[in-house]
Parts: sequence; structure tokens; C-alpha cells
Amino acid sequence: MSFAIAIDGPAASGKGTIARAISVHFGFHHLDTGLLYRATGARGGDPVQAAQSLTAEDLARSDLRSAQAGQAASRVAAIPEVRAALLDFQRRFAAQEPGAVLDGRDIGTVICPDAEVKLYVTASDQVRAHRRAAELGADPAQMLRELQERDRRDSERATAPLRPADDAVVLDTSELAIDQAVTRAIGIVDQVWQRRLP
Ligand SMILES: Nc1ncnc2c1ncn2[C@@H]1O[C@H](COP(=O)(O)OP(=O)(O)OP(=O)(O)O)[C@@H](O)[C@H]1O
Ligand SMILES: Nc1ccn([C@@H]2O[C@H](COP(=O)(O)O)[C@@H](O)[C@H]2O)c(=O)n1
Repeated sequence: MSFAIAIDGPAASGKGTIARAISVHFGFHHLDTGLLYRATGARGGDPVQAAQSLTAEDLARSDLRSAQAGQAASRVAAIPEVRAALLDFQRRFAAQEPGAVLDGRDIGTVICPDAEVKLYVTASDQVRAHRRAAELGADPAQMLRELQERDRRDSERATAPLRPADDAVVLDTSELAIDQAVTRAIGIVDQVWQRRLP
């Protein structure tokens, strides 16, 4: 029986860091679903065709983590046909044994509505901007504008908008160091995982 963990949240909230740590701790597969949208936006041309024909090479591009790639991703992510083209792959990934962790914006609401654990990882706008600025060597004020624009687009789109699933546990990492946030998240998952062990 597989075990799906859905981790959603706004940009630079720390969901990828937490998702990776959970996958290592439990020996689960991990998919950063934002990469699918980043690679689709970075291809240029018709975004629907790009989403339908993504390759491993597209996902390995070295320029996908930039702020520019993030903005392009959030524009193509608002197109329903792009989301539809990426849906099956994500659902099949989530069904793998022994378990899978997916992080994104619509994992708990659309991709894995029956996930065993749903986390919504968040942090204040200022904290997120400072973390992302430190990561990219960029100006925090510019990062703040970039994150807020992206969050607004992601939250206001008609299809699969960013929002916590009704049954998600909200984890605010504003005041938590990485190891504290990871420990909390692993604890939440472990409570459910232990109940499933024979
Ligand atoms: N609790 C924390 N304390 C300090 N820094 C953190 C914390 N969590 C994550 N970070 C750092 O903040 C940055 C953003 O984290 P991460 O990439 O995990 O966010 P994300 O939500 O996956 O972002 P995106 O949505 O853009 O993919 C990284 O540089 C990461 O090392
Ligand atoms: N499940 C998802 C994941 C991502 N997106 C869109 O992609 C953008 C980039 O995502 P990152 O996690 O790498 O920051 C993001 O701003 C969303 O527009 C999505 O829609 N659904």
C-alpha cells in the first residue's frame, strides 16, 4: 500500500526543504512539482505543447531556479490545459511504493486529495523574501515584490489555486530554523505512518 504526502504552500516557504528531508527520513520518492511548471515556462513556444512533451532534459536545465523562471512558471501554471497535461504524471508518481512526497500548490487539493498526510507550509512574506534573496544573492525588496506577485497570481487563478486543503496541517516556519521545521514536519508524518505499520 502506498503512502502519499502532500506539501503545499506559497513561494519560498520552505516546503521543498521539508519535502526532501521527509523523503530521506522515510525512504520515500520525492517530486518537486514546481519544476514541471518551471520547465514548461522555460521551453517557450506553445506552453500546452511544452507541458505535453516535457523530457528529463527539460527538467535538468540549470536555469530553472531563477526568479525569472518562477514568474514564467506561474504564468503557464494558470492555463488549465497545461495543468491537465501534467496531472497523470503527478498522480502516478504519488502512487509509488513505499510512499511519495510531492510539494507544490495543488497537491492536497487536486493531485492527491486522498493523501495520507497534508501539510501547508507557510512563512511571513518578509521572511520568505529574505530567505530567497539569500539563496539567489538578490535584493530582498525585489524578492518581496516578486514573491507577492507570484503568490497573488497563484492564489487568484481559477484552476487549482494555491490554498490549504481543508484537512491540511498548517506549519508556519517564520520563527523556525530549518532543523526545527523539519523535525516538526517529520513528527506530524510519523504519527500517521506509525498507525499504518502492521
Ligand atoms: N525554516 C527555515 N529557516 C531558514 N531558511 C529556510 C527555512 N526553510 C527553508 N529555508 C531556506 O529558504 C529558501 C527557500 O526554501 P525552499 O526552496 O525549501 O522553499 P520552497 O517553498 O520549496 O520554494 P519554491 O516554492 O520557490 O520552490 C532556501 O534557501 C532554504 O534553504
Ligand atoms: N503544484 C504546483 C507547483 C507549482 N506551480 C506553479 O509553478 C510555480 C513555480 O513553483 P515553485 O514551487 O518552483 O516555486 C509556482 O509559482 C506556481 O505558479 C503550480 O501551479 N502548481
